[in-house]
Amino acid sequence: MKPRSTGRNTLRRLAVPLSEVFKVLHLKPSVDIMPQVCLSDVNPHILESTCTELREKYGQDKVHYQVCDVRDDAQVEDLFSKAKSSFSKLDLVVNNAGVVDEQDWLKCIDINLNGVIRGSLQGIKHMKKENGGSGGTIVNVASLAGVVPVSYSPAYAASKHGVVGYTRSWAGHPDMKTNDIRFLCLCPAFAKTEILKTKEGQLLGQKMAEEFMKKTGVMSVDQVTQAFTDLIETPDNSGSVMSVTLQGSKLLFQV
Ligand SMILES: NC(=O)C1=CN([C@@H]2O[C@H](COP(=O)(O)OP(=O)(O)OC[C@H]3O[C@@H](n4cnc5c(N)ncnc54)[C@H](O)[C@@H]3O)[C@@H](O)[C@H]2O)C=CC1
Ligand SMILES: CC/C=C\C[C@H](O)/C=C/C=C\C=C\C=C\C(=O)[C@@H](O)C/C=C\CCC(=O)O
Repeated sequence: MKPRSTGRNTLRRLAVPLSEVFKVLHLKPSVDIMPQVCLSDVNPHILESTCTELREKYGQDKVHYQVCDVRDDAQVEDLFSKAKSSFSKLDLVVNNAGVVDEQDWLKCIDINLNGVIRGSLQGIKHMKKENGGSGGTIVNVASLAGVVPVSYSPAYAASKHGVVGYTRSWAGHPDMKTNDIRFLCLCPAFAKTEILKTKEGQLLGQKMAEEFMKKTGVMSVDQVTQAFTDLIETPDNSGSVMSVTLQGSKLLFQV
């Protein structure tokens, strides 16, 4: 069953290159029928500890994991084909990996934008009816930096603007409608995670960032995962781009 057509309690299997978004699985009574998930991250320690925690809670068989660097085509392909063969179909893909790095801006673009493109193309391939899929949902995690300028982090902002444009563009493609593939995009403001602990050189002005953050405030991860859940549980919303700030969530675009 696809989340789109049936609303609540419909998550069954996920293929997720992500870190914090796994918390959505704890979040809502409406997803308390635990889907089978495949978690992925380039960092094996983060991945293993997350999976151990989830396996203890939900059962060994529910949680798969595989280390994957989203910069590497072959690793991303392998991740998706293993997930597809373990689960027989994919219902939801979340492209969530991201870094801030103005010094190594090529890396920043390769992870944040190209990584999302690699994951989206694999998602489309495995969800397409002609390949034995039956549609599904692809959520790309951008940032508010994908819709507003960020002077202390231009490469990061460019990568996230790219994610917003990429997601909206696929959402309007007729093949996605025919194949029941839904594209969504989440644009959170600052949330309390590791990405905020930047080192020298990662930003073009640590002070500027800190002052800005003081003004906007920093959200809890739970607020973001709540918005994520609302986004995927809204039916027929392909092309939706949702912002999440301390003031609440807002639909910025609908295709
Ligand atoms: N925390 C925040 O303030 C905001 C975060 N975001 C976005 O949310 C997403 C998740 O980030 P957070 O959980 O906040 O930060 P995080 O730093 O905790 O998580 C990012 C994860 O991406 C993984 N990663 C890095 N390079 C990778 C690669 N090459 N291949 C696979 N995985 C890789 C890291 O190991 C890490 O676990 C990112 O795309 C970020 O840009 C968006 C808006 C605000
Ligand atoms: C060092 C941090 C790196 C990455 C974290 C994150 O991805 C970067 C965010 C960059 C900009 C955040 C801007 C936040 C702005 C606000 O919270 C408010 O000024 C709201 C502004 C517009 C909201 C649009 C809306 O929802 O109405």
